[in-house]
Amino acid sequence: MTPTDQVSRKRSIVSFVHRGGRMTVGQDRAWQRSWPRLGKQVPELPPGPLDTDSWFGREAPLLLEIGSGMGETTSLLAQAEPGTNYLAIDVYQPGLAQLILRAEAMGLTNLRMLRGDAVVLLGAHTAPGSLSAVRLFFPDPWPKKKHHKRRLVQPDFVALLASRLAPGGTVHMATDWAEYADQMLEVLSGQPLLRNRFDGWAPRPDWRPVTKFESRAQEEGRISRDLIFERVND
Ligand SMILES: C[S@@+](CC[C@H](N)C(=O)[O-])C[C@H]1O[C@@H](n2cnc3c(N)ncnc32)[C@H](O)[C@@H]1O
Repeated sequence: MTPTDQVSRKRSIVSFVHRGGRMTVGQDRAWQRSWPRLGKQVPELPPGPLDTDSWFGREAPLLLEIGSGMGETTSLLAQAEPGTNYLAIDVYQPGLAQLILRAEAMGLTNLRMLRGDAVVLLGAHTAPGSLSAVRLFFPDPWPKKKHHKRRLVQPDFVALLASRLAPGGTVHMATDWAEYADQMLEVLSGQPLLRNRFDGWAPRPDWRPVTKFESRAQEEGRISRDLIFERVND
């Protein structure tokens, strides 16, 4: 059984993976104009690891952001880190189209996008030890107990993710759901290939942009927690 199969067996097959959503006219135009250059569909990738150096046109540390949403944080961080090959993945087409619009407006050259399931990308198209960093900011919290199995952060997913990090590479997660944050801390702490860089929660890095989404959560009394773990040597 492949690592992807192992993770998928635990997660129920949920419709969000095929999430479509209606694009605005502007997003649709951006998609038609720039998706062939900036993006790829995960189900259409050839078997084996994706050759990101060729795609980005240079060799540089490869950073993966899982669940880029509407791309607010993604575009700002890609702009702030021109030395990284910044790869964003999401299943949500209007969000990726919005990210294209942001990337065009900001003139970003170090950003590429994938549409599809991050588990498939990591399991089938990411070489072990190839990622310098993984970011997972505000993943869907699935707050109802009966839906917790749909959460991305589970032991098998974190084992897969850790195996794809280079030694010294980091995984940075953030969530505004206290109980999901506890789950993340427990799962990350239980993965032998990872070491917490901090004693429990990481201080909120000032370079992580405060999005509208996070501001609203704060107003509603949900405080964000960050976790930063590092890949150790085998
Ligand atoms: C709550 S949103 C957060 C978006 C963004 N990170 C932010 O902070 O605003 C979670 C995002 O993760 C995406 N997502 C959920 N499961 C995914 C998966 N298995 N692979 C890729 N993206 C996924 C969703 O489509 C959604 O855009």
